[in-house]
Formats: sequence, C-alpha cells, structure tokens
Amino acid sequence: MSEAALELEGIEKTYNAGRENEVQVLRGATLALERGQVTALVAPSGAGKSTLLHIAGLLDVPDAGRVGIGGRDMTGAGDRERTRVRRRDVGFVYQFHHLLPEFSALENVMLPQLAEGRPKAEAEARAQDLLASVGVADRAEHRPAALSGGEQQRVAFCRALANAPRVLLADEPTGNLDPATSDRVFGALMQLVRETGLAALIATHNLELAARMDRQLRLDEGRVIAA
Ligand SMILES: Nc1ncnc2c1ncn2[C@@H]1O[C@H](COP(=O)(O)OP(=O)(O)OP(=O)(O)O)[C@@H](O)[C@H]1O
Repeated sequence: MSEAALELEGIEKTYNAGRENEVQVLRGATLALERGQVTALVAPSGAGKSTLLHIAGLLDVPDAGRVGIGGRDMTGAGDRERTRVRRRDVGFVYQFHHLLPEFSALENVMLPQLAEGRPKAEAEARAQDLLASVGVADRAEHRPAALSGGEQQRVAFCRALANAPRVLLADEPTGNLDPATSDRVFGALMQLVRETGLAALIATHNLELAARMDRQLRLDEGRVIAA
C-alpha cells in the first residue's frame, strides 16, 4: 500500500448476501487521501457513504478489498490492532454527535486524550484551544444537554481532533449548523488541515460546501469517481 493517509482499494460490501433483501452497496470502491487535503464525498441518500466511512474508519470490515491507514495495511488486522489504530489515527464526526451526556464540553474533548495517556494539564489546554477555534470556549463547562445542537456539533468536532488523528472522517458535519457557524467550523477545519497535515474525508449533500474543499469525489453505483 502507498503512504497515503488513507487508502481504500477495491472495497466491496453487500448486506444480507444471498438473501432476497440483498443490497450490494460497494462494488470496488477505491480512493486515496493525501495528507493536508480535505476531500468531499458527495452521494445521494442510500448510496453507501456511511458504509464507506465505517469501513475506512475500521468500524466495519469489507467483504473484499484493502484498507490502509498511514501506509499500514489493515486488511488482515485483528480487533485489538484495529481498535488501537482507530483510536490513535482516526477521528470521527457523526451527524448525531454522541457526546457523553454526564461530562462537560471540555471533559468530552479531554477524555480521548487522557485515554491515550496525555497528562491532564496538557489535555485541558489542547481541549480549550480546540473549543476556542470553533467559537465555543465560553461553553466549556456546559454539559451537552445545555448546549444548542450546533454547539454540540462543534464540540464533537473538537473531540474528533483531540488526539491529532491522521485521518478525519465526517458524515454531514455541518448539517445542523446555520450558514455562518458552518462557515466558521469549516474554516477551522481547513486551518487545522493545513497546519497539521491531517487528511479529511467529508460526506455531504451540500454541493456549495463540497465545492470549497480541495477535491470532490462521488459515490456512483458502489464506486468512487471524481465529481
Ligand atoms: N446493516 C444493514 N443491513 C442491511 N442494509 C443496510 C445496512 N446498513 C445499510 N444498509 C443499506 O445499504 C445502503 C447504503 O446505506 P448507507 O447508510 O451506507 O447510505 P448513505 O449513503 O450513508 O445514506 P444517507 O445519506 O441516507 O445516510 C442503503 O440502501 C441501506 O438501506
């Protein structure tokens, strides 16, 4: 495999194979993400974006094909190795944020860092910087329930970036943000990508947002093509 931050090669995935409700979702999907680039993945609902993001993030395994992260072939890796690489190298932002309800915004961004063994003071400083970069520094002590949907989304974004992953995978990350906030979050992402060499793959229905990314890909009949 190449040194690409993320590489998918000939990925195939079928749900309910051999049954009458069989759905062949991915049919040889191939892509490579370079460091320091934001790539849009545009596709109609049901085309398989979430399936592709889950396979890319080592949350699911393909029926066939290869997955490489940072040049490491993960195809035959066991669960422990997949979990280790996922925690260290991959950040996720989901449409529904899954923040931990009993912890503050700041703690939600600190926790993944503490799990990786970063000292508390360092984790807190990084969490505060990240929250400030997307405009929610003054909400750091609030629990998720006391934040608006857009604020929660921004905290989730900070959490995904907390351990400085190689790869950021996002599913409609600005879907529930108003245009000005969406712009701000997108700007923060672009800056982080430039500064850190992160590779981001962002699934979105928003064509205007996709056009502002470095590269545009489309999922078409289970394959990835240039948009
Ligand atoms: N666990 C599953 N079992 C059976 N079919 C599934 C499963 N997960 C997804 N599918 C089907 O696979 C197809 C692709 O689903 P996926 O969630 O990847 O699409 P998507 O492009 O992310 O859609 P959306 O934009 O609506 O979120 C859909 O037809 C879906 O119904």
